[in-house]
Amino acid sequence: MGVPRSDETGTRLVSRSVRATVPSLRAALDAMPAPRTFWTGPDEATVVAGGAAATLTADGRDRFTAIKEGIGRVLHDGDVHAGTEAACPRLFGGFAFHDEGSSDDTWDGFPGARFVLPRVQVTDTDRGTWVTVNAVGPDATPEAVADRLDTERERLEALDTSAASPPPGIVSRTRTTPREAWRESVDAAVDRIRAGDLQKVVLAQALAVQLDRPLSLPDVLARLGDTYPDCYRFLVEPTAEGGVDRPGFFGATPERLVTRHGRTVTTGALAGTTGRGDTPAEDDWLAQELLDDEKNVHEHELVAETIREQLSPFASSITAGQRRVRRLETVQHLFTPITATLDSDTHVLDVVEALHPTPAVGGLPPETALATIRDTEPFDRGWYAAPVGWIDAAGNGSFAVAIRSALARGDETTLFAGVGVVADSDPDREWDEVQLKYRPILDELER
Ligand SMILES: C=C(O[C@@H]1C=C(C(=O)O)C=C[C@H]1O)C(=O)O
Repeated sequence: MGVPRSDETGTRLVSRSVRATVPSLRAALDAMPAPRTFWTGPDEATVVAGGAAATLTADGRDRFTAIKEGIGRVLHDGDVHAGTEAACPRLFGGFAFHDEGSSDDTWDGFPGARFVLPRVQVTDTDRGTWVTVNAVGPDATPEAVADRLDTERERLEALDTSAASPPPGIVSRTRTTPREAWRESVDAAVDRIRAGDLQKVVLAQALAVQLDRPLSLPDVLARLGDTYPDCYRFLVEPTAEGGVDRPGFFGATPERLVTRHGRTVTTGALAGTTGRGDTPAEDDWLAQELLDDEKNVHEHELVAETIREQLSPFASSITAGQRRVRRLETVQHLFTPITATLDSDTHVLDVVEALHPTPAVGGLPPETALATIRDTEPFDRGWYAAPVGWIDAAGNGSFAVAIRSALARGDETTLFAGVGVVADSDPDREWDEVQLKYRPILDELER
C-alpha cells in the first residue's frame, strides 16, 4: 500500500483516544462500520473495532516479513495520544495456514496475510474503556481526528443494550469428508508413520451448514464469551463489501500461539484430547486417564519439544511448566505452559513465523506433514489453524491459533476441526474427536 511520507503530510498517523462508557460491547460490534474486528484473550483487553485506516496484505513465503515491514511504515513516528497501552495503535489480522494461495473460492477475500489499523476502536480493559480514532494519510489532521472522536464517543455511548438474538438454527449440513474417506486417510497416514516417513500429522475436516437465517456474529461472539471465558475470541472481516453476505472468520480458541511483551515470550503446547464427563468424578477420571495415556502424551510431547526447539534460536532461556489438563466446556486437553526470554528485540512476527505451524496443527517433520495435509484434505484450510492476532509499533503482539473456528457468509457457515494422527491412532476415535471439536461453534448455530 502507499503510505504518504511524513514530509508530505506533516504526520503519517494520528491516533486519539478518550475514556468512555460503552453500554454493550456486543452492540458496539454490531454498530461498527465494515470491515469489523473483534479480539479478546485471557488477561488482555477486549477490542471491538471497525473500518480500516490502513490495510496491509501479503502472499507467499515472505508474507511474515512483508507485514512486519509494512507495519513499521504505518506505525512509525505517529502522533499518538492513547491514554492506556492497550489503546495504542495496533494492527489486527492474521495469516492463511499454507504459504501458497488458496484455490478454493470458499476463502475469497482472505489472502496469505491481512492486517488492518481500525478507523474506530473500543478498547475495554480492567481499568476502564477507551474509544480511539485512527487516521493515516493526507486527511489525518489532529483536528479532524478529534472531531471524529467526539462523534464516535457520543454514538457508542448512546447504544442500546438489547439482548442477543438466539442461535439461527440449522437447515442442513454437508461434510467435506465422508466417514469412509476419513478412515482411509487416517489409515494411510498411520501407514506412513509406521513406515518412518512421518511422526505426526494433523488431519482436519470441514462441515458446511445452511442456516435458517444469516448469523449475527456479535451475538455469537458474546455467547461464546459466556461459555468459553478463558479462550481467545476473534472476528476478521476482510472486506467492507457484501452487506450481510460479507464473509467473517471467527472462533473461540483455547490455543495461544505466542504473546510477546518486551523480551518475554509466552506460549504453550496444547495437544492431546479427551471428552467431558457427566459428573465431576467422571471429569476427573477422564482427565487422569488423559494424563496417563501413552498415545496422547506422545502426541503432546512432540508438540512441546518442537516448540522449545523452534524458540531456541531467539531465546536466552526457555522454561516449560508442568504438563496438566485444561478443561473446557466440551473437551479436555493436555497443556504445557512455555515461557522464554528473548536474547534481543525479536519482533513478534519473527516468533510467529518460526512457530507456525506447530505440530499441534501441522505435524512432524513439518514439510512432510504439510505435504500430507495438502494431498489428503479435500478442502482448503484457508485461515483455519493459522495465526490470528495483533501487533504494535514496538514489535509486541499476541497471536492465537485459529481453531474452534468457522467462516460465516450470510446464511452459510463452514466449520473446521482437526486431530493429531500418530502411530496408534484409531480412525473412529479420531472421527469422534473431530465431532467434539465442532461443538463450540455448532452449539451457537443450533436451536
Ligand atoms: C486441530 C485442532 O486442535 C488441535 C489438536 C488437538 C489434538 O489433536 O489433541 C488438540 C488441540 C489442538 O492443538 C482443532 O481443534 O481443530
